[in-house]
Amino acid sequence: MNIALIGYGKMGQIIERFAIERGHEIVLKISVDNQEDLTAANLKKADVAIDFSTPDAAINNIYMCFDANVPLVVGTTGWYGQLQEIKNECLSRNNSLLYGSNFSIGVNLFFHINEVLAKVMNNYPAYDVQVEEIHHTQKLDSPSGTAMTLAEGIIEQLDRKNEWLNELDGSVSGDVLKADQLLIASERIENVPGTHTVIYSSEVDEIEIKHTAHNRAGFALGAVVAAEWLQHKQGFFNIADIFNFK
Ligand SMILES: NC(=O)C1=CN([C@@H]2O[C@H](COP(=O)(O)OP(=O)(O)OC[C@H]3O[C@@H](n4cnc5c(N)ncnc54)[C@H](OP(=O)(O)O)[C@@H]3O)[C@@H](O)[C@H]2O)C=CC1
Ligand SMILES: O=C(O)C1=N[C@H](C(=O)O)C[C@H](O)C1
Repeated sequence: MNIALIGYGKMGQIIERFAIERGHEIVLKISVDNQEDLTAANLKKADVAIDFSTPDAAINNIYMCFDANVPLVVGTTGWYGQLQEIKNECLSRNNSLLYGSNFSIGVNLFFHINEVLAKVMNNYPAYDVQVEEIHHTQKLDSPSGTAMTLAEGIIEQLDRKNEWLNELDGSVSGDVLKADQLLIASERIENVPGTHTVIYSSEVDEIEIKHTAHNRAGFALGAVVAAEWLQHKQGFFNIADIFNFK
């Protein structure tokens, strides 16, 4: 399979390694320096494109791939405010896109466990819940996409929470939070690849589930597997469509 890598930073470079190990060829690599090479003609050399760029760049990159009619895997986070628009465009133009806030198997298992736990906790109103995420200091978006997916899973399953609110490095005081709001507390610490915790806390005890990424390999391998899965499909997909934990 010929792959175009849009974004050749921390993730793009590890994805290249896994792609080559799995017998694929990288035919295009785009970063800030050579953005002008992101053309329909160059994209058409690829069977699939993989975008791990920046929140600001993602939407334009998606439209470039739609115009070139190249299936696209989007790992970039921080653009989900435009998710519905992109979904509509993808489906009306008969393009292919798969996105995911986190491509690692471990986190996708964690997403499933989180939803099961939230459903159970409907019967235990003494517990309040919050999500915590820690990432490296270069991260541009907050909260992390993974934390948003966890929060949305809780809101979907737990009747007493209706929306999430984010605080970065302790910016929201506890008094501001309404009972039906779910706090996502974000922290930025040098060199942390990604740690997510869901905490249910009562006056007498606490239940925690936690995922710690030791490195970025799980995300990168998952992105290559997603690209292999998407290559001959048409439609709008999420990484959850690949895994079947239900
Ligand atoms: N879904 C998942 O599993 C995961 C998602 N992510 C997400 O992936 C994204 C990238 O993460 P990471 O690799 O750590 O970030 P980096 O900052 O290391 O890399 C980003 C890359 O994007 C490039 N870039 C910037 N602007 C553009 C543009 N307009 N067009 C094309 N490329 C551009 C940068 O170029 P230059 O080097 O020249 O600055 C850089 O190569 C983030 O949104 C992050 O949250 C990260 C890990 C896992
Ligand atoms: O920016 C990162 O590094 C990561 N971003 C993703 C996110 O926003 O959830 C996934 C992973 O946690 C690493």
